[in-house]
Formats: sequence, structure tokens, C-alpha cells
Amino acid sequence: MNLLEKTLAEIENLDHNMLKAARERVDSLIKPPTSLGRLEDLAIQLAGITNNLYPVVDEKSIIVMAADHGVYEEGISSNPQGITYAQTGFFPKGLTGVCAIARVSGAKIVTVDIGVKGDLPPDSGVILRKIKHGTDNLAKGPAMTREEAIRSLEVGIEIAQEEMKKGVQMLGTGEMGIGNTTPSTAIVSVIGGIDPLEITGRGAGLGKGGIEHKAEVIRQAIQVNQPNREDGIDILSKIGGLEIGGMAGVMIAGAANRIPVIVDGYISTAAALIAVTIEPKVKDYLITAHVSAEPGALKASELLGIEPLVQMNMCLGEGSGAALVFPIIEAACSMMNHMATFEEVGMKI
Ligand SMILES: O=C(O)c1ccc[n+]([C@@H]2O[C@H](COP(=O)([O-])O)[C@@H](O)[C@H]2O)c1
Ligand SMILES: Cc1cc2nc[nH]c2cc1C
Repeated sequence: MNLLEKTLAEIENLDHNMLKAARERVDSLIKPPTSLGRLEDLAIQLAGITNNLYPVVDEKSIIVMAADHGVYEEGISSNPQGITYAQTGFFPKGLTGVCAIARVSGAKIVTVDIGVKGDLPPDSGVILRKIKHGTDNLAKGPAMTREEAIRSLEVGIEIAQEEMKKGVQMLGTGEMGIGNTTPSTAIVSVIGGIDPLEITGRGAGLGKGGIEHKAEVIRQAIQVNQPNREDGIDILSKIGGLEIGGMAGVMIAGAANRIPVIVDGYISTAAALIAVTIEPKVKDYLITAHVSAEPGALKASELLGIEPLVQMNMCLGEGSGAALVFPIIEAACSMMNHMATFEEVGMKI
């Protein structure tokens, strides 16, 4: 059994008795019924995930997977491809958007080169787990082999395991990859059976004419590769990306180790769709942070079937939305740990 199969086999359904006990505790706290709204749902999910009526998720990391995309040569992105390499080096220095937001909640940023075109120096602070120097052009054939796709999932599993070994209790997914809204849109189109034109957007700044061309490239990629929508690894290998596989691996490892994984924006949601296509039980361990401004984001969340916590018109990626909602999730835990019950204070209503 390989690492992926072994990790998938460890994923359990949430325990009904724990969920029931958590619901009872939430209802016994000194507040009108349901008055803490979605914090109550989160608290129950977190109790279920951690198998603990008093969940604690203070130690948190965002894993930023960085990779390039062969489909860049089709003119699907407005930015120079070299931005992936340059920006990846800025994460360990604390200079990017996600780093600034993560300061607020004290989350650690872990940056991984899983497929950047160009080699980062060994002292860059980036963890070097490159599978190859970017994917192949998915408009012309598969983005990667099935073995490479499995390897990308396993790199995600390994990095998540390393973080959990250090005591991390909650993970967030992030990415950096010029061109990656193209494979993400291809994934959402295939899994949702949607015409790419309906959901293709500007990504990191494409103009209107460019969006139509990008949708055509995505259509062609699906036509050429004919991915099997029931097979998450097939979809990932044919029309996905290395960072997308890495993030899906983080989600699978979180689920196997009963750790909540906070899904960031559009690309992370595409990775979540891959993870739950591979193993539907992963879904219970995921919390989606926000609705990205990318037009396919809402559809992607609907397909995943998890309602995002906030809508902030953000579309930076990097894990920025996950970093932003960590305090909301910690508030749900605090409610379980610190609120009194009616019985404890001797109050009757
Ligand atoms: O996560 C999102 O919601 C999101 C939406 C649009 C763009 N991005 C970021 O922008 C880059 C991809 O944009 P593009 O246009 O090159 O495909 C990549 O580095 C992502 O992190 C991220
Ligand atoms: C500057 C820049 C930063 C990013 N962070 C994530 N995607 C990005 C794309 C660009 C172009």
C-alpha cells in the first residue's frame, strides 16, 4: 500500500454520538437557542472532527503550495510566469498578503516548492519538494502522469504530517502559481458538468477578450484529455496542477488525523473537489473560508456542498482567506470551552 492509500484508509466518519453530545452542550449554554448562528455549527463540527467536546485549535499553519503551469504558453494569464518563482521566495520573508493576515492570529506559514519552474536557493526558507518544473500544457495532453499526480498528493500528506507532528491543530491551504485559475476552472467544469465559459474569470488580472480565449483553452483541454469525472486522480493528472494535488493531499492528511482543514479561495476549492472525489469522507473535515471574487467560486463551493464563512471580495489566493477566518473558528472553540451552561449558573428560562 502506498502512502496515499494508507492515509485514505485511515479516514473515519465523524462519530454521531460526539456530534449529538456537542449539539446538547451548545443548546445548554447560557444564550437563546441558535443565537450564535454558524458559530454553533462550527463548534459541533470541530467537536466531531477532534472527537473532543472541548476542542482547541490554537496551533495553526497555512501550507502554501507553489507551482507553475505548462498551459501558461497558451496566453491564459496576464502576469509574467516568473512571478511564481519571485513571489514564492517572499513567503518565508513574511512579505506577502497571507503573511500579513496570518500575523493577526499567529498562524505559521509553511511554503513548499512542489513544481516551480526554476530552482529556489536551498537557504530560501522554502521547503523543496519539486516533482517537476511545472506541469505540461494541459491544452495539448495530460498536465502530468498519474504517478506524478499521486506523488503531488503524497507531498501534501507528508508536509501536513510534519506539521501535525510539531503539534499543529488546524491547517489552512494556500497556493501560488501563475496560470492556476485555468486548471482550477477546468476541474470545476468537469466535476460540475459546466461549460467553461460560464465560470471562467480574470484570475489575477486578465482582460475581457482574454477571458473568452481562456475559456476556449479550457474547453480544448477537456476535449483533448477526456478526464473521468468519477476519478479524482485522473482529473488531477490530466487537467490539474501540482499545487492543487499538494493541497488536496493536505486535506486528506488532515482528515486522516482528525484535524480541521480550512480551504482558502477558488484554487483551494478546486483542490477540495479533487480530495472529496477521491474520498468523500474528507468533506466532514473541511471548512471553507470565503467566496472568492472569481466567478466560478460560488459554483465550486456549491458543488463541494460546504457554505463558505465570509464573502470579502478577495481573490488573492496564497491562503489569505483561510488566515482571515482562523479567529472565527477559534471563537467557536472558545464558546465550547468557556461559556457556562444554564445548569452551572442555576438559571432557568
Ligand atoms: O484563490 C483565489 O480565489 C484566486 C483567484 C484568482 C487568482 N488567484 C491567484 O492568482 C494566481 C492565478 O491567476 P492566473 O490569472 O494567473 O490564473 C495564483 O497565484 C493565485 O494564487 C487566486
Ligand atoms: C503579485 C502577485 C501575487 C500573488 N499572490 C498570489 N497570486 C499572485 C499573483 C500576483 C501577480
